[in-house]
Amino acid sequence: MMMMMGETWSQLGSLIATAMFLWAMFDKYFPYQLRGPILTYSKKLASFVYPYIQIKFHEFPGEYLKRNEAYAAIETYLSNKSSTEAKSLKAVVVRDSNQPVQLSMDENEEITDEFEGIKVWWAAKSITPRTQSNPFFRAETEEKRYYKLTFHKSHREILCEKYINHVLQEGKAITVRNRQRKLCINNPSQNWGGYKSRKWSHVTFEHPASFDTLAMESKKKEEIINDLVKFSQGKEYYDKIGKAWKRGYLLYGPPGTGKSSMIAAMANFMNYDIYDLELTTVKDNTELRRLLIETTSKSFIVIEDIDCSLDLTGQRKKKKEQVNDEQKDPASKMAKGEEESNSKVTLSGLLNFIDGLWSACGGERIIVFTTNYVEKLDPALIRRGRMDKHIEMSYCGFEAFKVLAKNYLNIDSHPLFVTIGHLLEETSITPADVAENLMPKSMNDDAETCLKKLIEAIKTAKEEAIKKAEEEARLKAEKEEKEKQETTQEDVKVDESLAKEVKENGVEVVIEDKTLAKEVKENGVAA
Ligand SMILES: Nc1ncnc2c1ncn2[C@@H]1O[C@H](COP(=O)(O)OP(=O)(O)OP(=O)(O)O)[C@@H](O)[C@H]1O
Ligand SMILES: [Mg+2]
Repeated sequence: MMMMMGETWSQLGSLIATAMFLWAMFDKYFPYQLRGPILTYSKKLASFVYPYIQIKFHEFPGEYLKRNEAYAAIETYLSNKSSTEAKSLKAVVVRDSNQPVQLSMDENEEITDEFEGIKVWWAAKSITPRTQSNPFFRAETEEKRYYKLTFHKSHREILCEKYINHVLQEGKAITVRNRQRKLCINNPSQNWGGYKSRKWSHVTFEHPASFDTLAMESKKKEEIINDLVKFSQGKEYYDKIGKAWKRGYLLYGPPGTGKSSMIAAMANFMNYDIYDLELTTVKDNTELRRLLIETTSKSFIVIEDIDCSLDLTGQRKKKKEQVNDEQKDPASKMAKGEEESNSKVTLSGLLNFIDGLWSACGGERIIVFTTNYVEKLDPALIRRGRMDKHIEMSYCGFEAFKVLAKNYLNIDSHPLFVTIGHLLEETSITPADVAENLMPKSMNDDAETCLKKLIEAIKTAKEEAIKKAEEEARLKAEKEEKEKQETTQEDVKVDESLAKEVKENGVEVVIEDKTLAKEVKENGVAA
């Protein structure tokens, strides 16, 4: 028995040795020109006995230096199946992804997939580099990897038409879902020139805001969500009407009403990147154009406090001159104001960007302007078509308060809600202030303590508002009184000079109309 086995092994060994010898001879001496026809005929012969079709997707097809997008999409698509089916896996590091590594099947592993009830096979393959120099072969120095898809020839049509497309789209969608989003900030142009310099620097965007955590009336929220969804699905519609796939939002309202939080919530909802454009560091319209041309699709381009960054006459203004210092952080605003004086970005430059260049540089971009003073903006800047949607972020109402109570205290109702509801109707307090008061300050602070604290804060805000209104009324009255006194003093002066004139000329004219008297005094006669 042992002898027989030994014999079989030795026969097998010599068979393999012979095959290897023949292959080596073929590889070395068989003319390169004759190989093509021989391979073609042998393939035809094989297809009679082997009814399967194979498609290869190379990582670097032909002479391309760029990685094949299809290969990358297939790798991502197969990643889930690979991690459950394949025995030998490799970890691939993916840039800008939520997943630190992506698992994919190792070379010569095979996994199955199913599409509309049809079974297909995927295999990971590679061509190892040829080290020996041979005049019949092209020199290949690097390993060439590819995926091989195999299926029965009877399903050729459906798989070629639908399945491959499905794999590529799904692979790309997974990449988008897993990708880390970016918050990009523009670099000053003096840093653009050097090696590897970039116009934008980015960090991973990880803001936790969402529409669930945003304190706002639910109807308004729903309207914005619907608008965003409609926009994201609107490629065909925008193509049809001949408009660039873009949308403009204007967010306005007092400080602390959630404008920046809204942008973060929208970006999270849409899975878009954010380009936070700081206009104060942009020297002129040319620089603005160059920056915007580098933004990518699926992104928000945000210009905060647009009224302060851009003077509507075309000159830049300093923020410190514009805003009420009580409401703003003076230090940061001052710093901004100083930088602004060098910039020559104009309103028309910005409008050109919105209407022309931006439209031309591809789709799926949303531009957002924010301002605390909507009334200061030039109508040209915010007209429909440029800023398609105007969203007012207002003081905290009862509905918005309930969202904050749920977020911060995890409660849906409480007996104190009634008092808070009444107080909020009478007082203007920002969601930021409400949120600040709802946040427990120590371990012992329960929901009731926080709600009581909030009630006190609203009452204080109410008293302050009354005091402020009284103070304003007092100042107004004082101003009016002062103006009145000034007019009376002027009248007295007119009367005195008139009396002098009468005395000198001996004519007495009584002019009761003060304006007329003044005119007589100035011109000698009334017109
Ligand atoms: N509508 C809101 N919903 C939830 N949280 C809010 C809301 N408004 C404000 N906040 C809270 O207040 C903080 C400040 O809000 P945010 O920065 O969004 O206000 P803003 O309107 O952008 O203010 P500014 O005009 O000063 O830039 C946020 O971090 C958030 O915690
Ligand atoms: Mg803000």
